[in-house]
Amino acid sequence: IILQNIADLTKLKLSFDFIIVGGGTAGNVIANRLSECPDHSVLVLEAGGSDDNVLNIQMPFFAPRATPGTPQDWNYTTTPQTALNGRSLPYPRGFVLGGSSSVNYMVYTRGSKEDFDRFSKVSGDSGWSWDKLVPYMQKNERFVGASDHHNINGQYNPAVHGFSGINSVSLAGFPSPIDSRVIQATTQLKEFPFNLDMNSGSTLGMGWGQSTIKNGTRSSSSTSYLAPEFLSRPNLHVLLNARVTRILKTSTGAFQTVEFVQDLNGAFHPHEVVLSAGSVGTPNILMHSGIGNPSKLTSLGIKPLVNLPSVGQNLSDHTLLFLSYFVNSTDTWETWERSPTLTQQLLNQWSTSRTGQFVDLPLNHLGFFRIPTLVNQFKDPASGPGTSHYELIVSNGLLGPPPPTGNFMSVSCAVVAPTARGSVTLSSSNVLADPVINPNLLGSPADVFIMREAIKSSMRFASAPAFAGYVLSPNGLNFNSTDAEIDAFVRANAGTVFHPAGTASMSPKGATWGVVDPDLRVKGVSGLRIVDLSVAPFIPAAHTQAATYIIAERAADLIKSIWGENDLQVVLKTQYIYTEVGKH
Ligand SMILES: Cc1cc2nc3c(=O)[nH]c(=O)nc-3n(C[C@H](O)[C@H](O)[C@H](O)COP(=O)(O)OP(=O)(O)OC[C@H]3O[C@@H](n4cnc5c(N)ncnc54)[C@H](O)[C@@H]3O)c2cc1C
Repeated sequence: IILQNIADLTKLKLSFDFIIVGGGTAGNVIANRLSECPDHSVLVLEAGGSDDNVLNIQMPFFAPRATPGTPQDWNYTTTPQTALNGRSLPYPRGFVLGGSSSVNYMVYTRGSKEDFDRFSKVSGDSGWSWDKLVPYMQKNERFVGASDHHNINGQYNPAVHGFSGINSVSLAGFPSPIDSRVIQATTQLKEFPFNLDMNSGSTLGMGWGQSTIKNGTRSSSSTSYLAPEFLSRPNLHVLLNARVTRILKTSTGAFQTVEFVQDLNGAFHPHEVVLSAGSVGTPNILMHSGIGNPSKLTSLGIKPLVNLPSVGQNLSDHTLLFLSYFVNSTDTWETWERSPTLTQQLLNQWSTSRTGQFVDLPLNHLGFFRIPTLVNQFKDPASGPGTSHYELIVSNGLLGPPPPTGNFMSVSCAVVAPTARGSVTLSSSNVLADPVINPNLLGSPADVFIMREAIKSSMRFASAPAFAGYVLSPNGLNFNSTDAEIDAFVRANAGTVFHPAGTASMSPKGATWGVVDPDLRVKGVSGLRIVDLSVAPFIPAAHTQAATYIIAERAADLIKSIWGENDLQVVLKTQYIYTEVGKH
């Protein structure tokens, strides 16, 4: 049941066992799974509004228009990035039901087996290993056919997928004119082997992209985990436009009171609060609640209540560089992007039949690769020898607004094994002020090295015989650019893939670092758990939504194992307290 206003909720006179802060990627998984048990009453407080009828959210090809600077974006900006000529970058996060899963680019890559095995090793909990998580991957995933119903044999490995999960995943549903060249290139250059399915745990190689799309429409945590059949549960309520400001300590010492602002201020007291506000929102709420580095909190006038200096630290993100090539063809996106008539035709086609270019995100292939020489200079930052340092993303056009002339292919580059760490901190005690976000992109020599080598690799890929006569020259660089020229180009043009992780990292029970125990309870605190990508101790070498869903699916089971049906029957349900303290 979705409610827009606190007044609608108070009328219902309900009490809640669980309050989930943030109806985003992870939060909606928890909401769905906990409300499977009719005895668990669940409330989701989401700061943003509804995702209904937002074209740029629903239609895959326009995903890059869903943010930044839209009503569905938190509209954050980073601090000036030292390694990027001091540029501050937009730092989109979904401000809408579904969170970032409603505004992301839908690429669905789980990460490598080694990525999750590293979670397990670092946290001391084998439950976070790949093998133990496979059932949760399958609970998340409902692999469906491509929207154009083409034969997908040879484009993925059915053995590694889930077909009865909740969140739809598919292969591209519109053929790109460069598809065959890309696949041919994987047979021509040993450096870029074909990978049948990078969701198998072995990510290395180039292959067909998989994305959270069904019938040419986005599948988000909102459209899937909060689909009508789940939202109709009488024990599941979602309050939109409810921005949580702090988690307050109750008289028992537990952090179980959720303070939020809407039109009015209010507070709830459930059995357990689950913070799922994401890698920016979660540390922000924790610090305002007095949980963090005591001296830093004191200096801002916030009373420190729990000493956890790791809150907001360890921010990891993937740096991205759009790298395009002029091509000898007019069959690229630029042709219709420059023509309002053609764009409208494609839009109509999508609206009426869910076919055509707009059923897909702007890429059909991607690949993950290692730099063999990296270990001569740096400690290997990857989670293991089978895990990548960088990613190449192939698109039939230039990503971003097209220049007045030229047609393009992109082989963009991302550093997926970053060593630099940034932070999310506070600028003031004002609970509504934006936090200070410093992803520290390319903030280490190893990361700069990886990006430089990724660019050279992109150029080698674009020089495969399969592209002879098609690819003309790089846009902004040339095939013989020096290292210094490449580095300067990166500093001037690189950005992020929008994958912040790790700001409330899990660590072994009893560790002096980290923010949550392996069961995701906040250290030294009762009543409060964190379930979102902020708990990842290392960022996976992959796009991060799949890892978020996987973490959340396991977390739901961890919570259920504590609050089983019988437990709740003996625990007296607390009433939520709603205090009218005046207009906000
Ligand atoms: C533009 C963009 C493109 C991306 N592309 C991809 C991609 O192609 N593939 C991929 O795998 N990943 C992609 N990602 C990353 C991926 O979407 C995220 O890693 C993942 O969704 C994070 O999930 P989460 O649950 O941690 O946070 P979120 O999904 O962001 O959820 C947090 C939720 O909490 C809410 N919230 C925050 N603060 C409060 C508060 N104070 N009170 C109440 N609610 C609050 C937010 O509004 C939001 O709904 C992209 C992200 C962005 C922004």
